[in-house]
Amino acid sequence: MTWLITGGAGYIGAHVARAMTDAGERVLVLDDLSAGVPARLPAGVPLVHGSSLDAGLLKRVCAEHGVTGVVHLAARKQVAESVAQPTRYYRENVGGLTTLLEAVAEAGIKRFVFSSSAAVYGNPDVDLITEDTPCVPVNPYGETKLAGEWLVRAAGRAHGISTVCLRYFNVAGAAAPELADTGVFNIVPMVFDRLTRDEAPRIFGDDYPTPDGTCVRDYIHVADLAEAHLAAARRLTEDITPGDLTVNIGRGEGVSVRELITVIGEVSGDRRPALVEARRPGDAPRAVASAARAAEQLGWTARRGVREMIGSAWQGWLRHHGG
Ligand SMILES: O=c1ccn([C@@H]2O[C@H](COP(=O)(O)OP(=O)(O)O[C@H]3O[C@H](CO)[C@@H](O)[C@H](O)[C@H]3O)[C@@H](O)[C@H]2O)c(=O)[nH]1
Repeated sequence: MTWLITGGAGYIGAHVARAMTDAGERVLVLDDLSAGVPARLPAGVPLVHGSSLDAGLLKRVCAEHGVTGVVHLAARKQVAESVAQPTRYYRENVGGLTTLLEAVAEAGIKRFVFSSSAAVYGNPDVDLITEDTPCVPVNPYGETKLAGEWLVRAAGRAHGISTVCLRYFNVAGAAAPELADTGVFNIVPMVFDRLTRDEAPRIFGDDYPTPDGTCVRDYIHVADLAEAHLAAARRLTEDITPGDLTVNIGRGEGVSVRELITVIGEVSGDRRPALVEARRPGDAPRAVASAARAAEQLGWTARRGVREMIGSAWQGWLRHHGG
């Protein structure tokens, strides 16, 4: 097998590239470097600088490198930006996937892993979200991920491609400091950023119907998430029967904003009390995965806990932002 990882120089993609390389898989990376960093790639992994919207490039890459499977992560991923720029999100996320699937079908590639998101579910009022929980995305980002899943399954059926869609919950942590997330768009780096500026962490609402009133999420270590991609790739390699599989990638354990901020205080040594602010529009009170299907179908279960996530993320933060 030769696996093409699109978006493989990004935060999650580079972890996937490392996990697959460490496991002995042959990989190459396509990345437009809009957010990716070449230095994140393991030694010896070829990097093609380009976009999944470039049909000619995709065709050449698949042929020249003898690609036999694709792990597609390249996408835009910021919810607020998707609300402000919906056409860009549809063009890049759905358009890029369309172009890529056409190249995959033309090259006769039979294995495809798609990076989806818990954002496809919207705000369901359930204790544990299973893969059968209705998908009602509440922003254009989530819509493009749901439309992407439909497209992946339909193209799989039409062209005999075996597909896996991985619905990531809240990703955090780093396998090594140099692989850490450098963006400040999610709670962990947002709280680190506040502490670095000598400001108190902020809690967006403590009047939710949850045990401590703050929102509950399912945080997953990026190294565990990377191993889930490897498990998906291995399953597709072993089972050549065309079919589709959609799985949640989470720990199945809820952690509240307040609990998370407490762990950040312990890890960083900065335990100043958080400020409670107004709710952030669009936030669901609770989003926790049922992790059962991933265990059954991929033989994969997360191994790393919240403390390890926060500890590794903090080491990465100090490396990139000083401290
Ligand atoms: O300074 C902060 C930052 C965040 N929050 C809260 O922390 C929780 C988590 O927020 P965030 O890290 O922004 O993640 P989500 O809003 O849950 O969304 C993430 O997780 C989704 C999947 O579950 C993905 O679709 C999104 O792309 C990804 O940003 C939310 O309740 C926020 O209100 C705070 O209270 N204070």
